[in-house]
Amino acid sequence: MEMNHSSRYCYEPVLRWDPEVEEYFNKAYGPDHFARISKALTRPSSYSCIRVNTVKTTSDAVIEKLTKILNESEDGLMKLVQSDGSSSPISKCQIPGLEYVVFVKGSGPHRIEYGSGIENTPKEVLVSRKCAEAVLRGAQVYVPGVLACTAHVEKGDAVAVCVAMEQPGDEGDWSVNMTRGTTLQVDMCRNVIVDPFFSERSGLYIGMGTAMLSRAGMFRVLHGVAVDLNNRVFRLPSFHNVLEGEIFLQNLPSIVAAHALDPQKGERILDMCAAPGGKTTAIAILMNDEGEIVAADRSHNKVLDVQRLSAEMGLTCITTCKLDALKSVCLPNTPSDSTTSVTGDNSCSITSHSELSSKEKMASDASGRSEAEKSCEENASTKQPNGGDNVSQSEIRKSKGRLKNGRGRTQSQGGRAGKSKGFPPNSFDRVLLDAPCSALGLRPRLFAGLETVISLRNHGRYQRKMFDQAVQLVRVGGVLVYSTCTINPSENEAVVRYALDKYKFLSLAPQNPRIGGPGLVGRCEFPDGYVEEWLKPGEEEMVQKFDPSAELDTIGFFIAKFSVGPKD
Ligand SMILES: C[S@@+](CC[C@H](N)C(=O)[O-])C[C@H]1O[C@@H](n2cnc3c(N)ncnc32)[C@H](O)[C@@H]1O
Repeated sequence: MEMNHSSRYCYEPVLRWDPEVEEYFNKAYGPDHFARISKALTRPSSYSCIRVNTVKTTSDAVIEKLTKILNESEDGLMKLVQSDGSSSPISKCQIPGLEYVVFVKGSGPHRIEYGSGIENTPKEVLVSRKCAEAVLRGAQVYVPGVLACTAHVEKGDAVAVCVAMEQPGDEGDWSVNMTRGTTLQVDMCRNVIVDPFFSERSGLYIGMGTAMLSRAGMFRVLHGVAVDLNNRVFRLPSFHNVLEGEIFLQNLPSIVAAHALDPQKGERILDMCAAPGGKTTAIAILMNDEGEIVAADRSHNKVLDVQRLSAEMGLTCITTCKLDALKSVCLPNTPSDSTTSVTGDNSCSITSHSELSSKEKMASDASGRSEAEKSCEENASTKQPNGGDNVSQSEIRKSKGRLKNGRGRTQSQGGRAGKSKGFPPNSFDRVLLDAPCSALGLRPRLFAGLETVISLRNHGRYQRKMFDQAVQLVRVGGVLVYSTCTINPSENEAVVRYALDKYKFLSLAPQNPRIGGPGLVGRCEFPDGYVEEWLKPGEEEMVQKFDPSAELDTIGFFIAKFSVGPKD
């Protein structure tokens, strides 16, 4: 195939969707609007959003430090992000209440001349789609992301970087049709690149860089930078390892979700799907680190991430536990209803709610948690040296084993996640359910072909089950916030409809700030007869739907806030 530079070496990706999903989204948003959303998803936001840890510092101090870092950076970061070279790219968020959020403007898409600044035809590196998405957010091209490259690449050579996008197979599957280490063949006489997917991979050129390793090195070593991408389609500084503990890179809607919960000092809050802890730490800061946030997640290692982030940010009101959100409620009087903790000397204390006297039970019901449970959790969170909390007996057995056998993997990582058996009904003032979702709002995204209408519905089913648990854990008069990072109505408006129809004691509550757009009103009938109900007129302005193609230029995100009325 003839090498057509202008169509291959530009950045104009077209997001591929499953045809039925595309039809569904076209119905939901209208074809033009969905086309705009789809295009916006292929690009990063034009700015990095930084949440300042106000427990440790101020946004003014952070702006000063970041300006210095950008100005003094050897990579010329300030020049990299300044599109017009004049005004400072760093500014404080102007939305009332969000002054502790700092924006760093980036620029792009830039047209990168193929082979600009070099004499010969550049050599080429093909990276995986995941690698490219990270690079578009400001990361370097790391070794594991490189799939193929032309022959004879030497360290220091100029290379063009393109994306090896998934292609459809014969059986409805998708693959890159390439094994790592493939040599891209170029017929120099005819100026032809031997890529069977030449045209399918066009429009996916993400920049020019300098090879940091030879071709052999790129496929031999396990980590490190493969290409220093110094001429990029999108220029956004990476704040990896910058001002650790003082700032946290977080999407604006995620920060808004923490505000929607409206946490108050001294309250007891559950973050049901907390890892890596972005919203947990945002909530803790809004509470000025006073009160108790239980940060739960199903994944042990991810719980450790929350512990690490909390420690790095110097936040002490966060306790963590490993807990399946589908089993978050432990009913009083059931034998399994016990909370086990490991004390500082690794002996264990077990409190079973079924062992509580009826007086204690009443007190527990009234306050939401028993003194025994409190002290049990305190033991875990304060005495355990590595910060674990609600710990199961199997964990204790493992821990004893580890003591005998030396340090295990998790210990050497500096922590251990306590396993919780759940919490009694009505035991939290507020609950955040930031549900696992299809993540179809995250950007930049270069491929969306794997989700089907059935898988989209299944996400919604999973979220409804989690919601059923969450709603039981909030006390009467409390607040439940439900959020996702997807544009899929089955996981957003349809879950809200389910919640309001099933739990008559729930009502949508106003959110502050409200900077997202309205939700979708109506219903959708699918060709297979399935009917999905969305919001009713009047409800759309109560939720916040962040549209990636809107002026705010955020990820796609959805937030619904519920007030919990009397439950009987
Ligand atoms: C959207 S992410 C949460 C992001 C987090 N709230 C933050 O702001 O940093 C969803 C999380 O849900 C967790 N998860 C998935 N299924 C779960 C389950 N059944 N119970 C608890 N957590 C679950 C995943 O491990 C993942 O960390």
